[in-house]
Amino acid sequence: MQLPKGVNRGTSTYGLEYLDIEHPKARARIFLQGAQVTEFQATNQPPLLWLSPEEDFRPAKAIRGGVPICWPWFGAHAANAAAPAHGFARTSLWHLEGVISRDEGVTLTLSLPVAARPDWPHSAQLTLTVSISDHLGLALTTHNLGDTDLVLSQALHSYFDVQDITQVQITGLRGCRYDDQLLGEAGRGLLCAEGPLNVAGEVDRIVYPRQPIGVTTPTYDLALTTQGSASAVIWNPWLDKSARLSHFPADGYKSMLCVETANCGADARVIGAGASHSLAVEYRQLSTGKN
Ligand SMILES: O=P(O)(O)OC[C@H]1O[C@H](O)[C@H](O)[C@@H](O)[C@@H]1O
Repeated sequence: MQLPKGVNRGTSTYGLEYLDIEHPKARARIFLQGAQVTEFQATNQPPLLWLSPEEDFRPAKAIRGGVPICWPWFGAHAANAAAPAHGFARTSLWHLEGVISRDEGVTLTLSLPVAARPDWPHSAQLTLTVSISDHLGLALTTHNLGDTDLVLSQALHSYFDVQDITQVQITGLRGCRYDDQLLGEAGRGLLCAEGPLNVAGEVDRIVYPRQPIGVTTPTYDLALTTQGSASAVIWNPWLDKSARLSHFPADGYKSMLCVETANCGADARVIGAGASHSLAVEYRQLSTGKN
């Protein structure tokens, strides 16, 4: 495929192919494995995404950072402990369908045809549209190609570069329900406190927000606009869990925060035979000019 000006192919040391996008509005990098955006920086804004400095981009290994796509299940497989955490889309090789560059930005379309497999007896077509502009947009569509319903849980597992987690506030959660994944069954259906959420220890929550979520960092305020989602995951591993994660530095938790646009927990979806569902998000930064 002939790529437009400003879009170039590259390959990691271990052979993973990526696309680098340079546009007057923003720059970005996207790996074909997992259709994973690993870098995004709008012109005149700080970098949006956290990417582990220990990541070495190997075939069939999940990339730690950017926006992994968790699909077709979020977290552990419901019945099969040997199945990969967060599904297999993030370690599958996607196809680049098209790249369009305009004055407003660059739009990429990637696809993943999925055939039935032992841990997922369905067939589906996945399409991801990535919009690189003064903001980053992702839209993931699942088309059920089979003749039975499929149950889908998924997330756009965005890691944000928040520079200093102690100065971060998460807004938009006032009064909403959440499942505290650290408490198991006992943590289901809790009520978020009034006011913004600060992170001062390990947090792993599925929240069911009733308004848009925002993230305040030392250098930018981030607004998330979502479609097709009634859940989000808020995650920071903090000190102890950091040591157990692959490709994650011991102090990595200090500068990252995941706020994942999702269909998970009570928001998992049933996609009928022949039907489609789209999960979409836009991340818009507003510089605070504080630093
Ligand atoms: O290590 P991973 O498989 O990438 O998962 C990283 C994290 O993803 C989500 O945020 C989950 O809620 C966490 O429980 C999990 O630890």
